[in-house]
Amino acid sequence: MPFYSDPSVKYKKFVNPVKLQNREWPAKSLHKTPRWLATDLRDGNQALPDPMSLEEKKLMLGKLCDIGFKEIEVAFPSASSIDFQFTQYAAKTVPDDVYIQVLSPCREELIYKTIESVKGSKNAIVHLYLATSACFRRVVFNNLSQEEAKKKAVEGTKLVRSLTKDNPDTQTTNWNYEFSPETFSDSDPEFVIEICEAVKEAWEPSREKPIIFNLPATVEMTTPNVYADQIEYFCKNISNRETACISLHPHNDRGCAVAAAELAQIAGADRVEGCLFGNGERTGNVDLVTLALNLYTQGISPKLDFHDISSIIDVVEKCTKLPVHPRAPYGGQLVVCAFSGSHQDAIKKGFQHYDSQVAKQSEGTVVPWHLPYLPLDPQDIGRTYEAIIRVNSQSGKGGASWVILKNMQLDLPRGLQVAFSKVAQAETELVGKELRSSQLCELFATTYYVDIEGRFSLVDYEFTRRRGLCFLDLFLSIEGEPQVQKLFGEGNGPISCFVNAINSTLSLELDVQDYHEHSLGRDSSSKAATYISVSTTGDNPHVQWGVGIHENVTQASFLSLISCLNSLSRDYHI
Ligand SMILES: CC(=O)SCCNC(=O)CCNC(=O)[C@H](O)C(C)(C)COP(=O)(O)OP(=O)(O)OC[C@H]1O[C@@H](n2cnc3c(N)ncnc32)[C@H](O)[C@@H]1OP(=O)(O)O
Ligand SMILES: CC(C)C(=O)C(=O)O
Ligand SMILES: [Mg+2]
Repeated sequence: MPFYSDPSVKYKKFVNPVKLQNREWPAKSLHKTPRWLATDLRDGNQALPDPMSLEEKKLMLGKLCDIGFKEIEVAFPSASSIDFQFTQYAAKTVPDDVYIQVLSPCREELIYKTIESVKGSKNAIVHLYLATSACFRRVVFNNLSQEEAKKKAVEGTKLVRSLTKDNPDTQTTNWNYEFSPETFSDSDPEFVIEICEAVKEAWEPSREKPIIFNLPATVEMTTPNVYADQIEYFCKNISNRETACISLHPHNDRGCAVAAAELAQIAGADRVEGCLFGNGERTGNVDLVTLALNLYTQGISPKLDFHDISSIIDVVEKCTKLPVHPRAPYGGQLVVCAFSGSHQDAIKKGFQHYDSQVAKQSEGTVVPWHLPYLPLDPQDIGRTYEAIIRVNSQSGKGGASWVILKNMQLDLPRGLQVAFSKVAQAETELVGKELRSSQLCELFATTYYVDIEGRFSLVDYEFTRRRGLCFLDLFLSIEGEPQVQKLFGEGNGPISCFVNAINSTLSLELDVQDYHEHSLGRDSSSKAATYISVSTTGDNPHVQWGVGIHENVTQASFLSLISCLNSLSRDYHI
């Protein structure tokens, strides 16, 4: 079968069925938290190759309650004995403020079974669906007319009513009702209003207990603006709007479910049905994690708790047996990781800037978050800063030095950052993959630390200062020499004494290029970290950095210089 050069022969453009006068939604924005319904245990579950076991369903239900969902579609009770049993379990165990929702087609025997399963619950929502689109009525229901569809929906609703809110034997349950004109997004908008009016009349909702009209994009047909139009049209044309809760149920066939849900809320919807991380039929239901955290990052509380997103991912992956994509918005393992140099540089500077702003504020004041490349503070969802920056062949100096800072508390001077990034680059190219933090730290230590094996090691020293001049007796163990060598140097400070001692004894011409130090802690017993670069002279001078750490800053400097000597000896045979 060819991939058509002219697809218009096979695929017809979806024409917006709504003629909306004075369209209002484009001028509005999202400003409130919707009612959420999690359908992981129904729509999500029915789309899995291996539906959840009873134990998995229990685990998922517990997690959904912990997150804070107050409406949870727990099953399609007439589908299987697991669904039926689980609904009975959920009916008895969910917290008092949680509504459990159950789905049934408009088929009498299945409605009986569905309502049977939910008996004894404190709050229940019985949910019936019937497809309204011309395509489904023609193809699936064998030319079911609009009138016949309406009759079916009304009969189903009346049956639910008689078994629930009108049934004197079941009054311990707070009964609610939801009707979904399935395939809403592909349906004639006038007919949807007509069938919903008939269902509403049959149910007789009140302002206090509205009926839920769930308007699904069962299949996402076109761009999200059209769904928003369809929702605005419905909201404006359904009678007694205050007695109806308008619910969305977007699927993600075109990859726009989140956008569709957001625009449709702006267009007037009150409630959203979806699944964690977008599980669900085909490309999935709308992803509730993304919707909720999109609100959160606009400063609106989603009233759902994602502070420990990893534990949520664990449960989702265990129950669905599907991995959460590493690039899933917010939750994916890689979404708070930067590998590329420019991103790392910007993130590192972003944190430095943010920390300096925080330091200026009085305690308890929150500094607004606006960091390059990070729309959300990873800590808000339980991610650590340490893992944000990872180093591979695409990385730059900022990335490698961030890892060293976060893992070794060493704040490398710029020159050493540049030098180390070349070392890291060579290593990542050699191994052909990312360097883990521990590997990078080891690479840093073996390249710049004194406590690696080398030709020189510091045995002792005596440093004195007399009348503005400094003198150093330096005791080194030098590979190949039978005993400890005593060197002597003069200078205007310990470092120059050391270098002069080395230069005169070994006939070298080393120059100190750069020196930095900082303490590695806040108290007086903290260690000092020193960073020194020395250069060789001659036609092909080479600059070598060394790092030393010691309680005594002079000794830390000497250790840095020993490290430089060992590296130069190893690489340049000085
Ligand atoms: C968009 C959605 O997600 S809808 C929810 C879908 N979820 C599920 O289907 C999961 C659970 N389903 C099941 O376990 C089974 O399909 C059952 C138990 C509901 C029904 O099983 P069966 O009786 O074997 O019916 P089957 O699944 O083959 O076919 C569907 C039948 O229901 C009819 N039907 C489909 N939707 C509806 C509806 N909303 N209301 C009334 N009848 C419907 C079809 O027209 C078809 O009838 P037909 O056999 O006369 O042509
Ligand atoms: C049952 C309905 C609401 C559904 O899942 C859909 O249309 O996608
Ligand atoms: Mg669905």
